[in-house]
Amino acid sequence: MAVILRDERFLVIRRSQQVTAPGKLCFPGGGIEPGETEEQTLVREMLEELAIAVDPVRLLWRSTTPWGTKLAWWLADIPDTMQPDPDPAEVAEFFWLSRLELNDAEDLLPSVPQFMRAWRRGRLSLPINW
Ligand SMILES: Nc1nc2c([nH]c(=O)n2[C@H]2C[C@H](O)[C@@H](COP(=O)(O)OP(=O)(O)OP(=O)(O)O)O2)c(=O)[nH]1
Repeated sequence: MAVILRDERFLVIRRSQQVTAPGKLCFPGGGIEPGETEEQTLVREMLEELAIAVDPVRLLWRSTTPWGTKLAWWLADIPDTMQPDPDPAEVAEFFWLSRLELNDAEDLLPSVPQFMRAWRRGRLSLPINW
């Protein structure tokens, strides 16, 4: 998953109706393909989903979903002027949400509140304060 911050807001997507967990809000990201590093996956998925060129910065955290999918949470940078252009097959819309907006959002994949909780408890650090 890519954790992308701009002006203390998180880049969050609404999943399209054509993918698993349709309509849910989550961080952009996707599955690793054979032979890829996690950084390469991050760069490819952000180009595919949002047409943005990201620069992976560092691994923030790892978690596992109740259905056994392993998630790697990467901090990533994008150029200041770059605007996401979603592929509607994968991403219905995107938002820049503040920490509080993200906390209060409905329709989140359960991994997102877990990530926020880990941040609040100091299990991972971000370039902004809780
Ligand atoms: N993108 C994304 N996926 C998440 C998050 N939290 C979470 O549990 N997931 C799960 C849902 C899926 O099981 C898996 C990634 O799904 P995906 O649908 O985005 O990836 P993908 O394009 O490679 O599709 P798939 O074939 O792996 O389902 O991770 C999150 O914040 N963002």
